[in-house]
Amino acid sequence: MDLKPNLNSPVLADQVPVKMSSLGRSATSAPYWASFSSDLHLIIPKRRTFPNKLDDVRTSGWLDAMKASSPPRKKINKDINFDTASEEADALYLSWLKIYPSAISSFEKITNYAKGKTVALFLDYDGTLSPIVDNPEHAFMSSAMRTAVKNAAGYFPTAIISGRSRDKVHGFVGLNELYYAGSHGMDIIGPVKDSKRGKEVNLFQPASEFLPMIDEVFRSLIKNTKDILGSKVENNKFCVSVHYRLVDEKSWDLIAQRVLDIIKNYPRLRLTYGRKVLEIRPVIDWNKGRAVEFLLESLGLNDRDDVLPIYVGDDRTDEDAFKVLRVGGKGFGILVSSVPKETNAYYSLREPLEVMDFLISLVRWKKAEMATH
Ligand SMILES: O=P(O)(O)OC[C@H]1O[C@H](O[C@H]2O[C@H](CO)[C@@H](O)[C@H](O)[C@H]2O)[C@H](O)[C@@H](O)[C@@H]1O
Repeated sequence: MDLKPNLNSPVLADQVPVKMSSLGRSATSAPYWASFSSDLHLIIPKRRTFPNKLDDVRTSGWLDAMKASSPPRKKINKDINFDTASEEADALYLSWLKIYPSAISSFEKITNYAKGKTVALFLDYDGTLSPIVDNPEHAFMSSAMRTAVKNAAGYFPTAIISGRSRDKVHGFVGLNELYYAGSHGMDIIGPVKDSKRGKEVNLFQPASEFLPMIDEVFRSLIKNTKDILGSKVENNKFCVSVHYRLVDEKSWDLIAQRVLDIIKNYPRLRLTYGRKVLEIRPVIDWNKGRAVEFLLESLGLNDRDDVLPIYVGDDRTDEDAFKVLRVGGKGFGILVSSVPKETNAYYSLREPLEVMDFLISLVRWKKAEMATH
C-alpha cells in the first residue's frame, strides 16, 4: 500500500513562537481530569507548564522537570518505614488503575469493542517494547517480544513510532513487515515492497530542511558536554537526545544550562524532555500524534467506523498520539507505567512484559474470531 501524504506542510514560519501547547496541559485534556472521582483521594502532580527554552534553568523549573522525568528509584531511608512507603505506593497505583484500567484485565471489554473492526497497532519502542536501561545503545528487545510483534503484524497493520532515528529503531526491532516512524514521527517509511521496478519505499520527512541544522547542533552538543561525566549525546537524525541518566544529579543543572546555551542560537529549534533525556527538535507542527494520523490516512484507515487504532507507549511524547485518538474518538491509548501518571491514554500496562502478553492475547483473540467466520 502506498503512503500518500495529503497534508499541508507542517513546517512553521521562522517567527512563529515556540509551540508549548503539546507539552503543557491543554483544554482538550480537561475531560479526563474531570473524570477523577473525589473519593479516590488520588493526587497526581499536575504536568508542569514547560519552561521557555531561554529561561534560566534554576528559575524556570527545568531541574525539577528533569528530576521528575522517570519513575524514582526506591530509596531506603532510616526515617521512613520502607514497607509502609511501598504499601502506600501500591495503594496509590491501585487507585490509579480504577481510572486507567489494565488493558489485560479489560481485555474482554477491548475485544468486544474491536469485534468486526480492523485493529491498527501503533507501538512506541523504548520503555514499551524494550525495558529502560542505562545505556541507550543496549536497549535490546527480547526475541520473545520480537516474535509477539511479528505475529501481531501478521494480523493487524502495525507501526513502530519512536523518538530514535528510523534506522536505529529498525535495527533494534529487525522486522521488515512493519511501518516505521523515527525521530518522533518526523521520518516515516512504509514496509519495503517488491515491485516490478525492484524494491519500492515510501518516505515522508516533514523536517528534512532541518537536517544540516540538527547536525550542527549535534556536533556542538558533543563538544560542549564531553566534560560532563556520564552524559551522552545521541543523533536521532531529525532530533538530538542528550542523556543524563548516568550523570551525577549535582551536574544536571550544568548539563541543562549547556544545552540551553546552545539552542538559544537556534530559534527554529525547541527543547523537550523524556525519561532522563533532553531532546532538541525542530519547531514544526509535527509529533507522534500527527504521525499516527498520517499513517492512518495513508493506509486508508482514517475516519472509518470499522477501524480501531490502538497506541501503546510510555513516554511524554506518546501523549500527543494518545490525545489524537482520544479527542478524535478514533481509538485509544495504553500507557505503559508502573507508577501513577497523568495521561491521555484510556488503559494501562505496567511494563514491557505486559505489553508482550497483551499482543499475544490480541493475536489469539483474532485467530479465534477468524475461525468462527
Ligand atoms: O519514543 P521512544 O522509542 O520511547 O524513544 C524515546 C527515547 O528513548 C531512548 O531513551 C530512553 O531509553 C534509553 C534506553 O532504555 C534510556 O537509557 C534513556 O534514559 C531513555 O530516555 C533513546 O535513547 C532516545 O534517543 C529516545 O528519544
